[in-house]
Amino acid sequence: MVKRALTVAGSDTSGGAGIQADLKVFEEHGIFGTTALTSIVTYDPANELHHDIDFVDSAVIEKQLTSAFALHAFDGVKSGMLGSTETVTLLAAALHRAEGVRYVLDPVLVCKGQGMMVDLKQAFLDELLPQASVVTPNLQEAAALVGAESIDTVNEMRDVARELHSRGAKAVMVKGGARLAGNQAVDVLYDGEEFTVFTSPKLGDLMVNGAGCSLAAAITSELALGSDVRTAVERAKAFVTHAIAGHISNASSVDSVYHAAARLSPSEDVNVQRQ
Ligand SMILES: Nc1ncnc2c1ncn2[C@@H]1O[C@H](COP(=O)(O)OP(=O)(O)O)[C@@H](O)[C@H]1O
Ligand SMILES: Cc1ncc(COP(=O)(O)O)c(C=O)c1O
Repeated sequence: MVKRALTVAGSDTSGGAGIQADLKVFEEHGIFGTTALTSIVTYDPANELHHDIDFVDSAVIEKQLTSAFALHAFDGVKSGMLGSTETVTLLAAALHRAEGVRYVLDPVLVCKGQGMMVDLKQAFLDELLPQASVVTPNLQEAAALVGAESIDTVNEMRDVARELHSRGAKAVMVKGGARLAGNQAVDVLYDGEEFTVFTSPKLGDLMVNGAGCSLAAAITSELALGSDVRTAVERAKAFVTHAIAGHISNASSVDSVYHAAARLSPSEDVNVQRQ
């Protein structure tokens, strides 16, 4: 039977991140995807292509969530850019009603090439973390969530993973990515019992738009297909590393991941190891 997933996220008009990324990744995994749109990100040519974010009215977000859950029994739900505490509360309520659904929380607080966005960290901690099968903060988001100045080492990634697990997430994946120093892209997974460290050779220090969204969408897809969390994360990391290797340029300073790369142009440099 075809598996179904919902993404609750923003539109990234550049096509690399956001709801565009999520739907493409679902499709690559054979998942039937649907959406609840929270915001629209555009790029202003009069201002060096900086992001501009327009938020969808919360009554319209509520209607989309009601529709989506009335139409489908989801095998996975993913959230990305939520934009307001009202939206967090609406999603939390919908997840409560869909009791037990696998839910991947990408706690989007930063966009590459852009600073910190609306501060949703308390709402994430209080309302969404306790419902998450997996939460996937990058280093900046992890630091913001626990009130740390910065996270710079794998040991600090372990500590923050443990702390976020104690706040209610069933599993925590802290992404070192291009931000962690060194020649490896290191991610730490903690499921409350075991730490697993995933590494793969870093593909340059360049940050690529859509890496985090695509990773979380790939984890959601793998969970929907029945993988356990560790396998889901390992496969998703390999999938997104191919997508980073196949990155495409645009007129902004940040390239986009290419979501079909694992299938159409896999890279020989992708070698995900787990310890
Ligand atoms: N330059 C890179 N080379 C290889 N893997 C990377 C690179 N940048 C990010 N990754 C990986 O991509 C995934 C998403 O990470 P990241 O880009 O840090 O997320 P976000 O988009 O939330 O900031 C992680 O598995 C990370 O390790
Ligand atoms: C709508 C939307 N969601 C999420 C993100 C975060 O993207 P990334 O996967 O690069 O962290 C962005 C960044 O451009 C975005 O525009």
